[in-house]
Amino acid sequence: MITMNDIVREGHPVLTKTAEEVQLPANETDRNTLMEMLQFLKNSQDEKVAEKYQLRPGVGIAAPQIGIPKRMMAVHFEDYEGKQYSDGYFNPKIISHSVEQTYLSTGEGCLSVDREVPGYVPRYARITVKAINLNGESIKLRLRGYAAIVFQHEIDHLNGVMFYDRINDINPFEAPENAKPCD
Ligand SMILES: CNC(=O)c1cccc(C)c1Nc1nc(N2CCN(c3ccccc3Cl)CC2)nc(N2CSC[C@H]2C(=O)NC)n1
Ligand code: NI
Repeated sequence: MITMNDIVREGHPVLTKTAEEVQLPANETDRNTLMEMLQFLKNSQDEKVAEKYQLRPGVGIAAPQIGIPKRMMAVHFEDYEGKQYSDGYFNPKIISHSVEQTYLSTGEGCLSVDREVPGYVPRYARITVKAINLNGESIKLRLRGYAAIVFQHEIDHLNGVMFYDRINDINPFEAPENAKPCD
């Protein structure tokens, strides 16, 4: 099982590299890894399991965060409209996005960052993502709000981008251009 010991922290070069495409159809090893990443998120949100194994709660995780430079990510959360997202994805790609931006008014946290980095993280308000899911199906997701933010945060990890790279250095709490907060 994945625990916090497996989570790579900022400063490790794997977090600032571009991850490699996964060879499809995914082999046993990559499928097992992605299933373990999804299970980690579920465990991290289960009070008892998280307490027992001292897991930090997360709603998304990308393979580079466990030291694997492959384009794989998993999500497990319910958005503000109660829509559930719980799956693993191979080679996710943002194929289109809105001009309009959004951000979490509370800022973002990251399992690989053991400190608070205050500030708004500008994200596209709406994105369309193509990926192969854990069942091997080619899927297209149209995402907005919290779901769009989570997917962009995790896809950034596949491109070596950390959330704080996007915070305005001069004024971290300056509302980004044509952006509305998502929460
Ligand atoms: C600095 N202020 C903040 O972090 C921050 C502060 C307040 C609110 C938000 C909303 C913030 N922001 C933020 N909160 C989250 N969680 C909220 C709590 N939750 C959770 C916690 C407990 C049980 C179950 C669950 Cl579900 C886990 C997820 N997650 C992310 N991110 C950024 S996108 C990827 C995602 C991620 O999984 N990070 C580890 N950001
Ligand atoms: Ni992160």
